[in-house]
Amino acid sequence: MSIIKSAFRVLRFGSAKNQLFSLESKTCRAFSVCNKLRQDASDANASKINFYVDENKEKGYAILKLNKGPVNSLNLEFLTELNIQLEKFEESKEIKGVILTSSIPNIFSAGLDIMEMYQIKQDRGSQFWTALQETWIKLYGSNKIYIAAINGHSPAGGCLLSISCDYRIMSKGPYKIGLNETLLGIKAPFWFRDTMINTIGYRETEKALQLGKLYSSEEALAVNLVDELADSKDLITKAEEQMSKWCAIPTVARELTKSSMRRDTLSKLIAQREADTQSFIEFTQRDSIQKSLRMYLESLKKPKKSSA
Ligand SMILES: CCCCC/C=C/C(=O)SCCNC(=O)CCNC(=O)[C@H](O)C(C)(C)COP(=O)(O)OP(=O)(O)OC[C@H]1O[C@@H](n2cnc3c(N)ncnc32)[C@H](O)[C@@H]1OP(=O)(O)O
Repeated sequence: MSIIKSAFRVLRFGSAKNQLFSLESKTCRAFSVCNKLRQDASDANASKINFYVDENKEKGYAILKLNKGPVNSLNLEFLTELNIQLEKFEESKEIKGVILTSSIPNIFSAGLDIMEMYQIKQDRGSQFWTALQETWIKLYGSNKIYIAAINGHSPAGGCLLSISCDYRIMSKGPYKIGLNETLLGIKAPFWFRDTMINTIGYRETEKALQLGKLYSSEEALAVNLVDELADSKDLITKAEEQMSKWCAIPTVARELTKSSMRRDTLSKLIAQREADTQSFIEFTQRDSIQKSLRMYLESLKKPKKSSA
């Protein structure tokens, strides 16, 4: 129990630290025409800066930088804020595409916040899972062009965000990406699996999911989990180059093609969202799953080996 309390404390402290980091880094950004949009002040969490949006209406795309320290873990509040922003993009007439990245060095996203699954309660768990489904439906089902600029580690839910985009560029470096759920003692949901199959194929997914494989950036490129590698300093430039190429394609034809490719996968979840939520709650409430999550949390908090 004390581990959990201290995790909450550290996560809160991490957010504050990261907020400072973001305020500093804001001045360094070279994006020429940009509007900084903050989330609605009505939300209790709105005072935290959990992501930034740089919009370049002239060029027709935005850069969304995840900024929830320490590791961009996805909890209910963060997902809710993201969903509001994704909806804004979807409704925008000026924005054709979005580059999804992170302002936290070496971390794209650590995936779902494990604290949302540990000692899970029915109400919060349902809201959390519904918000996650919504994020995936909005991202994977978007008419807009999404390019993931993966600047660091991207396990599990972080990988899901990446593979829900249309194109992925990953920083060269000692970073890992993949659906590693089995290593936490849990099974990747069918829609995580299907998105992975659509990206890297059935056989590679079958191996990767059973093994909980976390790919290095080079391995990820070799199996098409990412489309391109870039030096960290060039990551956003490369993503912008790619975005310009995608933006030049006739919009309606591209949108229709995208939706025809993704419709069946999306429909499977949309047809059974409530059942999927209930199954998530029942599964995570099992004693064996709670035990696995506790052990995984403890392993995360062990002193890190220098070679890890
Ligand atoms: C039916 C159910 C299906 C559910 C599907 C599940 C999907 C998921 O996404 S589950 C989450 C899977 N995520 C992971 O396995 C990643 C775990 N994290 C890491 O491997 C590392 O943290 C890292 C590589 C992402 C970053 O490493 P590093 O820079 O060394 O940072 P730390 O490990 O020291 O982490 C800092 C701090 O953050 C805590 N933390 C890390 N990940 C999570 C997380 N996903 N949720 C909650 N908290 C997380 C970590 O414990 C550290 O806390 P303190 O030790 O208290 O500082």
